[in-house]
Amino acid sequence: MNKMKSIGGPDPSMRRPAIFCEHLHHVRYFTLSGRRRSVLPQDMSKPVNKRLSNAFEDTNRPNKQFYQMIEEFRETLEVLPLSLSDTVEAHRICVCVRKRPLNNKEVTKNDIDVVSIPGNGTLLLHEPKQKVDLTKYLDNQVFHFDYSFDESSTNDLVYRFTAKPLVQTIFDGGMATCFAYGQTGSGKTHTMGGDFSGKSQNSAKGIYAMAAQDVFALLKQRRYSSLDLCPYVTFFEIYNSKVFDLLNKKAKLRVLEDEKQQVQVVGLQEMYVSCAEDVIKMIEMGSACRTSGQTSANANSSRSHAILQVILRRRNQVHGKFSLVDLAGNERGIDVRSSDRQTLVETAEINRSLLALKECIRSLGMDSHHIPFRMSKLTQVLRDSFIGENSRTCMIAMVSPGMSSCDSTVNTLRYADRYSQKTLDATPV
Ligand SMILES: Nc1ncnc2c1ncn2[C@@H]1O[C@H](COP(=O)(O)OP(=O)(O)OP(=O)(O)O)[C@@H](O)[C@H]1O
Repeated sequence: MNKMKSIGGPDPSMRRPAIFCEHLHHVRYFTLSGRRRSVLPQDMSKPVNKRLSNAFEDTNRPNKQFYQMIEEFRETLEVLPLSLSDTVEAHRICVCVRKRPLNNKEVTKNDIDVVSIPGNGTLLLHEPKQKVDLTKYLDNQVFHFDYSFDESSTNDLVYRFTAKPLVQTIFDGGMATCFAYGQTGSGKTHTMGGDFSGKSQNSAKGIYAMAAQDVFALLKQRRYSSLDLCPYVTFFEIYNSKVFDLLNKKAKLRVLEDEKQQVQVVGLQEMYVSCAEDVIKMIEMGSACRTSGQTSANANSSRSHAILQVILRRRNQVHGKFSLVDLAGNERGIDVRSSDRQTLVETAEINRSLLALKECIRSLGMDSHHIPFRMSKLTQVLRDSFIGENSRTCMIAMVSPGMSSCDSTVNTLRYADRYSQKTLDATPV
């Protein structure tokens, strides 16, 4: 975890975390916006303190200079991590980022951590670069989101600021959608479906299960018990534009649009659930069915979008619907170059649906009358999520911290950045 250090600044009321950048002969103070370049000070070939000295005992460590520059940069950061007691703000479209810890494979390969989360929704990417004269430097890029979760954040913390506020929406008769987006192996399934111990997943510790628990807690409240709401669950996946029912032996389903433009997934099993444990059993059953393939990044890569829906019905009509979506990995062509044709086709299809998703959420954010939901099967089945004044969406962008994932991380951050309200506000209609 980042070393915490408070350095204060000239304006204590400033909301953005501050970077205090100390070079050899000058001291500069600036707020986190845009990008900054770091170069290795001349005396940095010598260890700057005991902690760094220990880390550099192995003189053959790859990217040692970059590691030093990043650590030096972190020493100057004011870190304000999110905590469970912080206030949750209401957003119609909430965009967050979560960084996972370096995994064993990355540690073994001496990969270095190039992502810093100072807090307050900020993420810093220290992108290692080299000039033509071979001087190494960092391109420090700053991204702002509604919330940023560092590698020590638990699923409970992430849930509290992302999906939890959306549970109320479905009781108020609205549509709520929470997406987990990111490179393969970045932590989407860990976040949505629950953390792993070896090959088995602890489904009770994922956002799916936590949302289900809150739905049942609210159903018991007197103000809702009189509404006679009945909870149902569906769980399906979209793989290569085809829809499969994860609660019915992966039966292949057809998606049709009726004359009122209502999208129907024909034959999808909608299971009545009487408690959160029922939902957890269904999550376990459905997760075991998911289509997995193999890419160089993750041996058990999910190549499908998985959608768990908690539906509240009142007198058989849909009252509210919460869609929780574990998106397929957003790897680029280059990440799958060693794989076969099927993987390349899958990748193209995944990217097409992610582009469609981006367009639909942007339209929602701009209150546009035209929602291009027919662009992909994913957006077609989620059509309800993009219409109506009472639709709320949360996107959790997952990033892997390693230098080896830097290009994919930039890709993910730029994708998520396009959703942020600031970006939407700045986009001409
Ligand atoms: N925040 C985290 N803390 C600890 N371990 C994590 C975290 N996020 C992910 N991991 C671990 O990283 C590995 C990959 O995570 P996961 O399977 O969730 O990735 P993914 O994004 O769903 O990948 P794919 O798209 O290929 O399914 C798993 O072993 C998981 O336990």
